[in-house]
Amino acid sequence: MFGIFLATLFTSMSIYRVFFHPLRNVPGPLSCKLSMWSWVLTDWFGSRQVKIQKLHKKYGNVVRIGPREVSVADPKGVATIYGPTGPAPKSRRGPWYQAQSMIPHVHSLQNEPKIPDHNKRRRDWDPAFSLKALQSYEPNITRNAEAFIEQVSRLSTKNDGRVDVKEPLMWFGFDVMGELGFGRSFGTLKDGKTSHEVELVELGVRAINTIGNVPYLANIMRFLPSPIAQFEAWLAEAVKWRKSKQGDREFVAADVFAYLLGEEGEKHHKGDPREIQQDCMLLVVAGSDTTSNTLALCLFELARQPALVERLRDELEEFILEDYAALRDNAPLLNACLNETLRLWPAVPSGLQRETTLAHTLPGEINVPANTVLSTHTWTMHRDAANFYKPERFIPDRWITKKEPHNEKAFTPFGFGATSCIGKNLAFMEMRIVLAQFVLKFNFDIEPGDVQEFRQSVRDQFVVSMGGLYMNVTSR
Ligand code: HEM
Repeated sequence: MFGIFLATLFTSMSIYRVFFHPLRNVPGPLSCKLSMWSWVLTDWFGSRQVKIQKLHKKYGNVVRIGPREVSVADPKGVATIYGPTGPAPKSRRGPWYQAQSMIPHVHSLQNEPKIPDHNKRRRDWDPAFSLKALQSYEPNITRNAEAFIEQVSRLSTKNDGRVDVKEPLMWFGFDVMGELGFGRSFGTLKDGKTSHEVELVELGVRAINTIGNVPYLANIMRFLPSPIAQFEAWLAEAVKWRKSKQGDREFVAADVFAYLLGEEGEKHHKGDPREIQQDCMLLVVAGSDTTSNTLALCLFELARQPALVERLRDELEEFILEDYAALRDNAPLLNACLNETLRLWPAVPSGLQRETTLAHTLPGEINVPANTVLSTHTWTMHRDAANFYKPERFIPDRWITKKEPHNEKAFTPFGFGATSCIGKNLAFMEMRIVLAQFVLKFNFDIEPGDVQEFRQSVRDQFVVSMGGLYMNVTSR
């Protein structure tokens, strides 16, 4: 009897979704119109970015990717969906974000469902990323960059020049975020090995990302032993430790948590203290892998373009490396290489969901009703010949000469609008310092077999993730 009930329920739901749903005229594959389950495997294996790109190639710039979800690859959609004139101030974060919290109704800044609530919270974060705060972080970043260079030298000597550069980059990303975020170094650069916490973060992020497709499962997962639960336990301990260290400023005058806890500045959002734990997770995940993986991808591209590396050295040899302002303002090729990496390999490749609260018109005059989940697809826009000349090729000069077709509105590696990346300038500071040091200190290239293997290992786990980046690295 129950079987018949279920079969009738699923059949009528399927018929409704395909033939009667308000999104029935938005093109897309049948599997996506029926359910979000097809994304679960895709996300576990990390191939969302290429799958959505293929769907846009087949169905056009507006594609139905779920029963009530639409992906947009037209750059005009960016301002419409996330900007102040679009539905953003009124709409909510999409359902994917709900699955990201282990404690129901307790959110990080990134998961805060209502945009006005988010904006209020973000005011507590802003001073931690001001110009003044960034200047105070500079010595930490330089010290960790030097420790990273030492680790690469050590690994090169130990392994006859063959180094998995991704690993020490990951150590760098985590140690910097620990120190600047909550005054606790993970100590991975010192130990020269990947810590258990780092492995937990990787596994936890993969699991949480996958469950974002079916958020109701997150409610069950919360009661099961899972990597996410282990990671949460570690975070709880880290926050307890940080609170007990109030005023004990070992690494920086004021870490990000000093602002969130109200030790520094004025507090605008007096929320649930458990939110701090969610913010701790956000800091670690948002601030570490994004930066270190972008650096790895940049080195991957440079290792195959020796003439470009020579030009970069010519540019950088003019500078004293300690002069960060010069790297920021007077090193066009260095900055172009980073922009080009973020274009070809965006660290957050796929869409950032918004859920409309009102009916809305998308580019191409496509109307969608309230409760539609919308996003723009960064990976597709960044690799579309309509937006960038020879989009599959790594051409940093496109950011300097701007000779060829180039639609800057399509370039959104840090998101857009009120919820865009707060750590953009910090990320650039880290990336400029590390990249400049690496290029000046080492000769490096990559074997054809390693190119293939690395390329295939790149996955979309909400944040980009990848296997080892093996290169031949020797001191210059
Ligand atoms: C190459 C490096 C980076 C890239 C490409 C990047 C990209 C992004 C993107 C696309 C978002 C929007 C996510 C969303 O709306 O769901 C975001 C948000 C965020 N990022 Fe970054 N990020 C980078 C580095 C950093 C760093 C170093 C930090 C330092 C703490 C950071 C902290 C954050 C935070 C806290 C948010 C949430 C902002 C909010 O919801 O208001 N990111 N980032």
